[in-house]
Amino acid sequence: MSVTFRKLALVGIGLIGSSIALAARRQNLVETIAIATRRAETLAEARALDLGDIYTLDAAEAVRGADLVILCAPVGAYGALAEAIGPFLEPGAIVSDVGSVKEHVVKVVGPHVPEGVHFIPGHPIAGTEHSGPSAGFAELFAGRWCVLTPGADVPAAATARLVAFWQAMGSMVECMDAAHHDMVLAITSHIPHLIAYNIVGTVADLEADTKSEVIKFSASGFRDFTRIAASDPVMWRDVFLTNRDAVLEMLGRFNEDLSVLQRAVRTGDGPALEALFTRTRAIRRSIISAGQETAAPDFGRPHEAAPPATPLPVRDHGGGDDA
Ligand SMILES: NC(=O)C1=CN([C@@H]2O[C@H](COP(=O)(O)OP(=O)(O)OC[C@H]3O[C@@H](n4cnc5c(N)ncnc54)[C@H](O)[C@@H]3O)[C@@H](O)[C@H]2O)C=CC1
Ligand SMILES: O=C(O)C(=O)Cc1ccc(O)cc1
Repeated sequence: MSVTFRKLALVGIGLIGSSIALAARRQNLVETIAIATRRAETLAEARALDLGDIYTLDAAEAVRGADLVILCAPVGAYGALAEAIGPFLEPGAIVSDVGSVKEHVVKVVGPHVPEGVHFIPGHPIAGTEHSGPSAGFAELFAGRWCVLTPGADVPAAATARLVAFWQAMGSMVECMDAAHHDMVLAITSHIPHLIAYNIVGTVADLEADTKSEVIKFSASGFRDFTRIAASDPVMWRDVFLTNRDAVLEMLGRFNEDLSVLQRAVRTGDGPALEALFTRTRAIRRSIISAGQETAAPDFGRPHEAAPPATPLPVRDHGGGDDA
């Protein structure tokens, strides 16, 4: 099936929006790309990066005549954006998004999507801790999952068209129910970010001399948390404000398990600790075999050249007859 769209409108052009623009252009999936942002500075940055063909501060103008519209802003902005673009959506167009939560998106965007426009929420499970238009790259979605949550009323042909679009950008696509998505992502993405923000926050609150020691001697465990905790504050604020129930449900389980672990440490229960650490190792191995992580040690951190080897002392063998 052809996956060419006449006009793609990207509303919001940060890490994800710019990566879609670059990937869609590279794979020749769209004729025209229209970009709308809220701030003139971001629009100027997108223009300087040559990410699209039409640049505007008016989301309604960007979506006029578009057959594919993708909201790429923080989810807290979606309700107002949907209200602004709703009356200007073309009959037959597909409206999608990339937000990290899905039930909230269905609730705040759905009512503004007119009859005859196909609303298919989406979420590429791919990203980095960087944000803004210059953070994007065309390979971001390669080998990564993209979840779509089409409602029952969406024609299969429209969903198939959007599936093909994501596949052409390198993604593997799975359709599921929005509530299920939110529960799964709460534990695989949202709680890990909350834990990272918390542990790095604990360090940030330490007295100055202890803090500088932590930074100086930061082992890979803490370092990995700081990468996640450097993610965009507004985007993550919105995730926790809009996926509250699923996050609280998973946080409850997490706290129960943490109490069990705390007890094992307090009572010196070695077998319990070892049993858990053995089970968790197996989970990491299965993520590596699923192609979602590399087994390379210290992933993402190039090793500096090792210092030159110390020459061995020259030994006198005495004879010299082995030349
Ligand atoms: N960062 C990540 O790793 C991932 C993010 N997502 C989702 O993608 C969406 C965008 O995230 P990023 O591209 O990372 O964010 P970003 O911070 O890089 O870019 C967001 C862009 O949205 C626009 N924007 C911000 N506030 C706006 C408003 N009130 N009205 C209109 N436009 C506004 C701006 O153009 C801004 O550049 C979010 O909903 C996030 O949940 C999904 C997968 C991964
Ligand atoms: O950079 C990381 O570790 C991520 O977890 C990227 C990410 C962030 C948010 C999403 O909704 C999906 C993927």
